[in-house]
Amino acid sequence: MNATYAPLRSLKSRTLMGLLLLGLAMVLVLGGWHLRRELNLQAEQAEASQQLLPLLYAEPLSRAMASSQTSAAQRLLEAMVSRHELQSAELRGRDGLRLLSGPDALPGQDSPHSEFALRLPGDSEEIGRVRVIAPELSAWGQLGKPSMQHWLLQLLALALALGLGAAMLVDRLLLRHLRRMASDMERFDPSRPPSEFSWFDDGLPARTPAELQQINRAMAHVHQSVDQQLQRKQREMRDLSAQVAQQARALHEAQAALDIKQRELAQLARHDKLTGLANRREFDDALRREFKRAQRQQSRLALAVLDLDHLKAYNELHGHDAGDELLRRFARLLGERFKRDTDLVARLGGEEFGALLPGFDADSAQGLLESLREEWRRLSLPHGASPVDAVVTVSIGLAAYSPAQPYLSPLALMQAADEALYIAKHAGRDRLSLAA
Ligand SMILES: Nc1nc2c(ncn2[C@@H]2O[C@H](COP(=O)(O)OP(=O)(O)OP(=O)(O)O)[C@@H](O)[C@H]2O)c(=O)[nH]1
Repeated sequence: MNATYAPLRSLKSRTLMGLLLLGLAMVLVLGGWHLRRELNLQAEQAEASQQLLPLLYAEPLSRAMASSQTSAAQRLLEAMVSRHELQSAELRGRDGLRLLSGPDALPGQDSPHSEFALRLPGDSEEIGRVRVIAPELSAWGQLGKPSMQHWLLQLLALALALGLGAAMLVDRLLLRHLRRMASDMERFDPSRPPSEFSWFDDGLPARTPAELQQINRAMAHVHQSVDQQLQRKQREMRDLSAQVAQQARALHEAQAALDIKQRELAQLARHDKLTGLANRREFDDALRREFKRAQRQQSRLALAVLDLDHLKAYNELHGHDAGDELLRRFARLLGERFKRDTDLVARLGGEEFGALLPGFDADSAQGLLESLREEWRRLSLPHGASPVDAVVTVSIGLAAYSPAQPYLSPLALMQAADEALYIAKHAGRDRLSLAA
């Protein structure tokens, strides 16, 4: 059982209790010693007093007996008992007289007593004998005396005062520092600086006991090394966080660059670099999609293939860069003329372009494309090798899907437009040919 009586858990209460018990033990020892001394003293006094009795009383008692003054002898006997604090006294005369002072029944012959003989002066004959019983000397009787009680109370008070004084001294010199250190250890927090605790350099008063100062130094050492480790870890954490933030920024930038590249790639994958129009791949996908829709919805879909005339000769005459610019210029015109959400114009390759016009039948598409062709020619872009007014022209092949003329596949529609273009080229260029 480790349970300790609650009020005695603290060092302070234990010290106080220890000092109190020590005081009580001191009272008992000193009291016992004093009692014994008193008893010895009284025994000596009683003995001395009894030795005086024959000298003081033998003669007066003998005279009183000789003159048969019994009452005077009785008074003398009582005076002797009371003055010398005897327990009792008995006078026995040779003639059978018996006087008694004190309790009626005297203790037997074996009890501690003293006797002296009564003789008349000048006569050796004994006329009687006095037996004296001394007062019983007991420790209990001594304790009952007010002087003894007073002395004991004083001793007790002194012991208590000394105990309390010693407890306060111990508390001031030792326990106070221990309490302070204990409270600091209880709220010890390595993230707080050592200066907030008693083990900081100036934390303890100079008069603190050396052993406590040693514990203090040990705690300060522990705290400082924990503090240093903590600060090192915090620095490492900060560095790590900065590195992570830097990496995150770099990652973010790389991700943004990647997104741009991906968008560029997607653009490149589906658009022509020179003109910015959709490329062949995008055009083919749109053609498949729109062809299925036209089939499903029984709607119309016009497809035109547009091919600049004599570009090879233009390049040779005006330079490849000028040829590029011509292609870009024609792409812009296409974009401007076909700008419905559903229209799609694309560069199919080289000098060949495509226009996908959902909802258009052959006639309406033909009208639009004819006006485009004429506008292109009216731009009068010089072409030194062109047989048509020495300006740049374009040939167009047109095919249109409709419920009345249902092509079987997107490929078939495309081939029809290509064939129509072929016919336009061979018919002299700068014209539109409609697939049969
Ligand atoms: N400048 C330039 N020329 C290109 C480009 N792509 C193709 N060409 C040229 O276009 C010319 C096409 O030549 P051909 O197929 O003979 O056609 P054409 O000379 O236009 O004659 P027709 O189409 O029969 O009227 C070639 O000389 C190609 O080099 C391009 O991106 N830029």
